[in-house]
Amino acid sequence: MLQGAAALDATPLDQAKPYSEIPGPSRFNFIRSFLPGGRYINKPVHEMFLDMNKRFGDIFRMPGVAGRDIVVSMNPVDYETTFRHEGQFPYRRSFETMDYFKRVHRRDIFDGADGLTSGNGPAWGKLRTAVNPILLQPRNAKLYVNNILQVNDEFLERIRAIRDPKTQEMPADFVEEIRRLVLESICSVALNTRLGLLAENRESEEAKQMIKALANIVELSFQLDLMPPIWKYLPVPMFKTLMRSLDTIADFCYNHIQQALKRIEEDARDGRLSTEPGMETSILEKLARSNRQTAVIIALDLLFAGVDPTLVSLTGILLSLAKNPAQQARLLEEIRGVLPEKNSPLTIENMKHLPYLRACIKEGIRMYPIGPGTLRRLPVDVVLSGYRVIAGTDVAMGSNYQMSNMEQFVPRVRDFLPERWLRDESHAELVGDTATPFMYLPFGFGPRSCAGKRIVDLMLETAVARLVRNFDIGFDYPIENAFKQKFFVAPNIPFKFKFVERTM
Ligand code: HEM
Repeated sequence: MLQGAAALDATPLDQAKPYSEIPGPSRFNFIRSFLPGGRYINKPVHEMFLDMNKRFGDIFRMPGVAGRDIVVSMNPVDYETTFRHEGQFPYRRSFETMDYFKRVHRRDIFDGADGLTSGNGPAWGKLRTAVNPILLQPRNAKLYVNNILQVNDEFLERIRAIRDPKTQEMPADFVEEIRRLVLESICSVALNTRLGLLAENRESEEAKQMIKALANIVELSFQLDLMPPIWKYLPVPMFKTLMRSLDTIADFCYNHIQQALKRIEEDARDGRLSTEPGMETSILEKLARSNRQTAVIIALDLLFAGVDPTLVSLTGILLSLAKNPAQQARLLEEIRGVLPEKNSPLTIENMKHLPYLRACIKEGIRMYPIGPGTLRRLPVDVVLSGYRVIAGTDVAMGSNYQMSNMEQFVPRVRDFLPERWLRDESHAELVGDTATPFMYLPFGFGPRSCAGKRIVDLMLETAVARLVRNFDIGFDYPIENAFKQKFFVAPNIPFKFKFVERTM
């Protein structure tokens, strides 16, 4: 363990310093810093966090962000305290614009239900309990592994079709192909539907609108939610664009789900499908069996929450492998062990024997996290870094930035070294706080952690294994500004990967 991590803060509540003394900018100065000429105007959020960390210390207060303070901790001791006090229904602040969309704008679809990503309290607990066994049980992976593999085949074909024959490089907008891969994969799981985004329907108006809408949502929800909510009182064009983009996705999911459910019902009626519980052939069918509305809401959640993080993670992992040929060679050797031929089938069984692949994925996600960390609104007062943080305050944790940027937590922090995850004696000096509980939390923690974890694992393992088995992956450009960081991270350069065909 390095100096970063330590034991739980033992200061009793009545001896803690008062909440009002937590350092931070005044509300006025904080708002001013986002206005023209301000300190944080157009700055990525991680720079703002690191700057405030320098100015105010390990804990600081961002006053009244969208009506409520956010206390940011960059002290690992506080992470454990926060998660240990999160209560039965861990509360994560959602985007106010998303709440408005679900509760007011599209009440016709949501009918008062907030879903997983933005719901809280007992209603969230009930939904999460219902979907956990469906989404997270390893044995359910057999319901979607074939879909994911099929989509992957199309992705490899697409790469071969668009590759520059001279340079072997991808076009500048290759990240859009990765977006399509992820979107198609998630839709194949959540909607049990193939959309053809990588193949026959790639030019369809629907595909283009979906892609545009997803990009708008990521960009605009953050901007609107960090600023004072003027959209509640005035017609703000950005807000209208956001609602229209959310409409596009919601209608798309809703229509596809209606069609998929109709197909399932017809198949069951005509005897092509078993109506017995436990005999379902898709995630959607399992969800629909509990409740049709649940199926729609969960599918929307999976799309909203899943596409961008997976896109960023996969791009980061590929970039890391491209820039680190020795690690790529070691990974290839491991993959060859289970896939002797370029087109040997990948199965749930043989995927179990790829520890270095999993280490590469973990390391890539460490180096390119999707955001600072997660948030919790605590039901009780707690002591964080010696201050009494009152119940109802939103606490943000910055562990992802520490793990990706700060040498005091991870040795050779900006080097891609999957070996540190293998936990064998020979690489003990590389482990640092990667082995400390509550430090490496890219998927969050506890009952509120990522509901798509199994699906992501399968998507990433399949994509990386098959790409590395088929191609020598290269990238001949600088990568310092590969991603821009607003609240969530987004691709920022032309990802002209080189995919040179392996001869054997
Ligand atoms: C590498 C890709 C991904 C990363 C790094 C990631 C990370 C996260 C994180 C940090 C959270 C919040 C956890 C917390 O507050 O403790 C979360 C929540 C969630 N994620 Fe993911 N995620 C990824 C991909 C996906 C995918 C592909 C899906 C869907 C198929 C998905 C579905 C969800 C859902 C539904 C939630 C909300 C869970 C809840 O609040 O109950 N995620 N994810």
